[in-house]
Amino acid sequence: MSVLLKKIKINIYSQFKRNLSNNQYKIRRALLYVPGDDPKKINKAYKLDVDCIALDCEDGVAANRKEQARNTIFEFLNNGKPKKSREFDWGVRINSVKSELCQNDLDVILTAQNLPDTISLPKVNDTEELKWFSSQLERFTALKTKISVILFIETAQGIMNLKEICTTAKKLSENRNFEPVALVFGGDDYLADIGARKTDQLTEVLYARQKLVMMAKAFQLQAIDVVYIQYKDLDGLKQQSIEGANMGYTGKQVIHPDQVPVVQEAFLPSEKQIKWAKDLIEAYHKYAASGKGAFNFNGIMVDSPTLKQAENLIKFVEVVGKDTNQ
Ligand SMILES: CC(C)(COP(=O)(O)OP(=O)(O)OC[C@H]1O[C@@H](n2cnc3c(N)ncnc32)[C@H](O)[C@@H]1OP(=O)(O)O)[C@@H](O)C(=O)NCCC(=O)NCCSC(=O)C[C@](C)(O)C(=O)O
Ligand SMILES: [Mg+2]
Repeated sequence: MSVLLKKIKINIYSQFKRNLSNNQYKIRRALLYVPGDDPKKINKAYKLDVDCIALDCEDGVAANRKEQARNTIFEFLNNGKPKKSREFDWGVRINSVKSELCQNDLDVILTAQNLPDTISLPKVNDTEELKWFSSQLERFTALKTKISVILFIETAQGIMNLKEICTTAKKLSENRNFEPVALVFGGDDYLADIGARKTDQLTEVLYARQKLVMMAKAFQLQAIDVVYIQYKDLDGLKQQSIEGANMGYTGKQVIHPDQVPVVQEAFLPSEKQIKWAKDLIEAYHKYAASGKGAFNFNGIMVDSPTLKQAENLIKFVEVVGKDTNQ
């Protein structure tokens, strides 16, 4: 961790401690998919410094390998969460409700000796699917603690029904054994669903990409951005990651080990941004004490929305520092 980051951690920690402890924020900058039928890749993923792993039963696994995938994941779950130098999210992506594989996946995954931290539920279209999923979870009465759930929105129906999906997820979680923690934008499936043609700028999915991040924030969920499938092009990945971070996304899906450090770095604010935020917060409180709500800060007008942006940035740095020792 840099000297500046350490200093900020000491100065700002107490200020935000209350907010952070309320929702047990877990950092999810890179969400790495690992095909569930491939033990070699799972072992490799266990050795990586990655925020979030999703052992995959869904699209990373061929249709004739589904059973192999869930049985392999079952064995890895039974062996326990691997020890790493820092906390990470140990998750499983099951198949969608509509696929009719979902129940079989849950029957296997949720009867393992150790449960994953998180279940990723792909292709959520409407609240009925969510209710069905929730009732399936209820069958596992051994679930003593709430399991975290990541909801994938990757169809036109899902984007259209997003507000109702988030409302229902929050409502159901009040007295059920799961907790929605994030929304994922499944850009590739969404493109296919609406019959769009993919461009480098992703203008064809801009509305959905923005709607998802807006809705995530409205419901205090993390927002996880599209996957970058040109996995050998790390410059392009960096550019798209920064774009997602600028839009308000808190993380990005990845498919290859080489993508992990690029994405995790891109979702960290730069030292320049951290200094800007720290100076702005100090200046804001100085001006506020003298009765000024808006003031000139290095040539720009600053008032309370800008303060909130600076506070968001510092809060994020604080959480990253706590979870990753960076
Ligand atoms: C792209 C592929 C085929 C290139 O596979 P490769 O074997 O040619 O790669 P490599 O460069 O040779 O691999 C180097 C090393 O990394 C390992 N490795 C490689 N990948 C992984 C991985 N993911 N996790 C852990 N380890 C991995 C690999 O085993 C090898 O290990 P080694 O050096 O020890 O021999 C391969 O990386 C892969 O299978 N990735 C995962 C693909 C996947 O899960 N796709 C589905 C998720 S995206 C999605 O669902 C869409 C979305 C969101 O739903 C929507 O937008 O709609
Ligand atoms: Mg998908």
